[in-house]
Amino acid sequence: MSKPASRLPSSLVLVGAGKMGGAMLEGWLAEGMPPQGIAVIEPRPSEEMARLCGERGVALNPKEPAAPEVLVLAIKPQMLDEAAKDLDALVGSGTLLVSILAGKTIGDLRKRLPTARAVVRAMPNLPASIGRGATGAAASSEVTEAQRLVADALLRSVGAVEWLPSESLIDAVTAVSGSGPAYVFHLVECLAEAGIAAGLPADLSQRLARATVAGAGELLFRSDLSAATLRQNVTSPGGTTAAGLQVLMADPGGLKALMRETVAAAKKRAEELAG
Ligand SMILES: NC(=O)C1=CN([C@@H]2O[C@H](COP(=O)(O)OP(=O)(O)OC[C@H]3O[C@@H](n4cnc5c(N)ncnc54)[C@H](OP(=O)(O)O)[C@@H]3O)[C@@H](O)[C@H]2O)C=CC1
Ligand SMILES: O=C(O)[C@@H]1CCC=N1
Repeated sequence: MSKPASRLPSSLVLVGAGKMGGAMLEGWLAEGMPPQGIAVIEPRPSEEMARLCGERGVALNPKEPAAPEVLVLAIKPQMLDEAAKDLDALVGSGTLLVSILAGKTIGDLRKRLPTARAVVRAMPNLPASIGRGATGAAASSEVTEAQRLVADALLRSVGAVEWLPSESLIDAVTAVSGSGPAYVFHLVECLAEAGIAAGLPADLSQRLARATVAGAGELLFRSDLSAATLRQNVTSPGGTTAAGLQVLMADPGGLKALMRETVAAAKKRAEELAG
């Protein structure tokens, strides 16, 4: 028997078209998913979302978008109880539920949407909005290989996908790659402030910090070299980088310990959002 092929679904309902839902929708459309197969449920759509749906022919808040092949949940975890009241009616026995909600476990989702059997819990990140996301995903035992490939195609349309051997890893994934872009953006803020303290005009320092992190990220993306090797390539013996890194890499008190605490705090918060 031939293996099932990776493919986008023929019908999909997206619940929550905010930052992440909107980014995924754009990715699916860019991948060529037929807009008439997509319905969006979003009580207060942004003007941009309403325009996108109107222009592309995606149904926005249709009356009866029942039993799609895939239902994607992209609301805030805190909204789940409120939203779930109306959602189980949309789910068919063959519907694959894909959730990107931080913290909410497959068990939590099943409790709210008891008709859903096959569930994929995924954690993408904001660079999905430019097709450069990183997603970790785990599937419940009811998910067939064909359904897993459909979820893979949906998630891969906005970036790289890592299938996890166990759902138990997903809170750590959330803390590293889900929240990670915010740590990097904060690094830009800190580098710019440090530049101002070192005497640069504010706007120049901000431009330099932003371009530096963007360029370093692009280099990481394009290069086969490890982050450690790339770091060493910047660091001339006895030079300026070595002097700076001596502070940043101090043990104790350096970035390593701070990052460990940062990730631990984010993971703990993901665990608290369960239930
Ligand atoms: N932002 C990120 O970087 C990432 C977020 N996530 C996860 O993605 C999910 C969405 O996050 P994000 O996109 O940032 O949040 P947003 O607030 O941007 O999007 C959520 C959207 O859902 C809408 N909404 C609220 N209630 C309902 C409902 N009952 N039915 C349908 N839609 C509803 C909200 O409308 P309104 O605002 O009017 O209430 C909003 O537009 C979260 O669970 C988060 O954990 C995962 C990875 C990365
Ligand atoms: O901050 C949050 O809870 C979500 C999940 C990962 C990124 N944003």
